[in-house]
Amino acid sequence: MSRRTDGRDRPMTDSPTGYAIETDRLTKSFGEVAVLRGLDLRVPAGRIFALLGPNGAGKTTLINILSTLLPPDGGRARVGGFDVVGDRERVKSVISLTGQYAAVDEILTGRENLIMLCRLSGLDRQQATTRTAQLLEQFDLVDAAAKRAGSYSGGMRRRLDLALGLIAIPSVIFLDEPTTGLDTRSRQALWQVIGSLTELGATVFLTTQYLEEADQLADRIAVINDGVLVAEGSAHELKNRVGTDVLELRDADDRVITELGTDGTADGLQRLLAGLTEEQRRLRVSVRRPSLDDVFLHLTGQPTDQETAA
Ligand SMILES: Nc1ncnc2c1ncn2[C@@H]1O[C@H](COP(=O)(O)OP(=O)(O)OP(=O)(O)O)[C@@H](O)[C@H]1O
Repeated sequence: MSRRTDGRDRPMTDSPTGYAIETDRLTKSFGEVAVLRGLDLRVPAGRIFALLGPNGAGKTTLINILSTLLPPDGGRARVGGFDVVGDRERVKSVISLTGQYAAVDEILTGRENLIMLCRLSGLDRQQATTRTAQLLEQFDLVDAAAKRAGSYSGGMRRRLDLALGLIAIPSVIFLDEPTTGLDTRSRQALWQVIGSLTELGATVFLTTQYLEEADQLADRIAVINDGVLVAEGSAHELKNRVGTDVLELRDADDRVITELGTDGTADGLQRLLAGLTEEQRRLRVSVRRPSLDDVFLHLTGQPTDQETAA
């Protein structure tokens, strides 16, 4: 990989195979617990890729292996064309793992944080000023630039953290649950920023517990369960795999009381409606396409955290 450090060049994300990330029968256990059990994954370069899976499926373990923080037990993994074990230093030079490599200094302002890390990354004063201005603009931090980072809200802090991780424009950006704990508005602001990262040529690999996040952001989505890949595709492709539409019955307060699978044809609906109880027939009826929540349930046999909470 070659890259200028003045922040204007686009990184070369492609490995010889065209994938930014490739794993081949990857395994990892903690004691008796086999977390990854032969995981095969291909992540195309320059795209946003979301990894979904139930709690404990091994998502963080996979990110830790791909970002060289944890060695795998078996199999292979390549990031930016480099082997995570044999070429560890080169992998580290092409990735950004926000929240780990870039520490926000609370005493400094947002601008000072960025300038400092730019200088530590080898940019001269003029380059550091230019790159800082670009990042403040890109991450919607211009108004907050002169305020101490310690006074930032959760969303602003997350954006500053992300900006600090992108000073050198990495090839592959790992985001482990980037918007967990943020309110809806901050989450949407961060989605805009994440959505723009591929414009720089980077590949974004994110895990999320919000299926809406994957639906909105990701070009490709992989679902892992029990340490193996159970599905991979665009949101549209995954929804089609569920195979059925969903008939919803709602009460007067618009709460969903019952969901029933249907082929969506007039005949199918007629059969379904004929089988409703007296009580169900008083409810409001609508038909929708499957959501990613339905996909998740279909593939893993478990509802999402959000659905469980609801
Ligand atoms: N260092 C460790 N030592 C022992 N067990 C571990 C370690 N790290 C993770 N595990 C176990 O490995 C399994 C997978 O954990 P991991 O954090 O990768 O899952 P996850 O998919 O990221 O889950 P979540 O969505 O809850 O964050 C869990 O059962 C976890 O308890």
